[in-house]
Amino acid sequence: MPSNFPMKLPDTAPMPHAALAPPEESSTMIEVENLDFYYGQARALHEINISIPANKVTAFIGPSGCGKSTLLRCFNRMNDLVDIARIGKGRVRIHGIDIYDPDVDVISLRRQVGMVFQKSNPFPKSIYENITYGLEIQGISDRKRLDEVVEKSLRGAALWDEVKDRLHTSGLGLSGGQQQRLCIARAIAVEPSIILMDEPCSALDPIATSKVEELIQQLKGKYTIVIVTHNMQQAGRCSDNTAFFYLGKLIEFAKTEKIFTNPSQRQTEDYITGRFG
Ligand SMILES: Nc1ncnc2c1ncn2[C@@H]1O[C@H](COP(=O)(O)OP(=O)(O)OP(=O)(O)O)[C@@H](O)[C@H]1O
Repeated sequence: MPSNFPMKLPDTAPMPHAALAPPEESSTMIEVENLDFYYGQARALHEINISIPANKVTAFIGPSGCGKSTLLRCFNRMNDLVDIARIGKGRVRIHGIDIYDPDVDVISLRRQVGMVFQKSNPFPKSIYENITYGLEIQGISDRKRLDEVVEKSLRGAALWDEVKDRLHTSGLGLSGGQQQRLCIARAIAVEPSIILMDEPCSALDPIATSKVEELIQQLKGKYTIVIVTHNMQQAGRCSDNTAFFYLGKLIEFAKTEKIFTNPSQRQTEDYITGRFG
């Protein structure tokens, strides 16, 4: 077991046990095994088994309170920040490494597993500084290198053309959709392997939403993306695989097309056809 979470994850991972995975997927990035999760006495996740493939978009869907965000936050240990939160049993492995092992460096982990939230949260700093912040914390101060990362990250987040002439103005001066893309640029600046997105478009208008969705399409292949969404159309448009959760349980995980056209479980069908939720 490494004393630090590795800075760069390899591209593929073995599957040491049979977890619920969509067929024909060979490489696993995130593997959850028999995970129970509690807030105080209340069990929020029940025996979750899922293998999330590398370099694909995986959508988490399900009615409010079913545990989607809780599971997402287990992947970069954001739940550590909640006093009453705890794992009851089970494992979360990222590229085969148990990320709850006491030897894992949580800061390194969060650098590898970036997160974009429901409400965009740029720092009250310039566009440029929003991107360079994470690098400066790593001790990178070379101006030329920082300039390169800023341009590359903003291009990667499909924002460069809109902001290249105002890099030193406040990130808070951007529109809501631009701010969300700035947050995505900030996430990719530190070169994560995984990007977690918790309802990233719920505060955006349809045009800004479609830009972020296009961006998600462009980013996949390079990053493993897990997106929580309440928007069925968005899950259908953006994701390769979809996991449906209900009352803290993973009901079904399959190719998105199958979930939306021919789900195996009655509860999945009832949810996607709008019978509940
Ligand atoms: N910080 C917390 N303290 C106590 N209980 C919590 C906390 N966060 C979530 N829960 C509870 O855990 C359960 C799962 O919540 P979670 O936010 O993961 O669901 P969700 O599917 O993401 O919901 P939504 O779609 O409404 O965001 C819910 O019963 C919720 O009330």
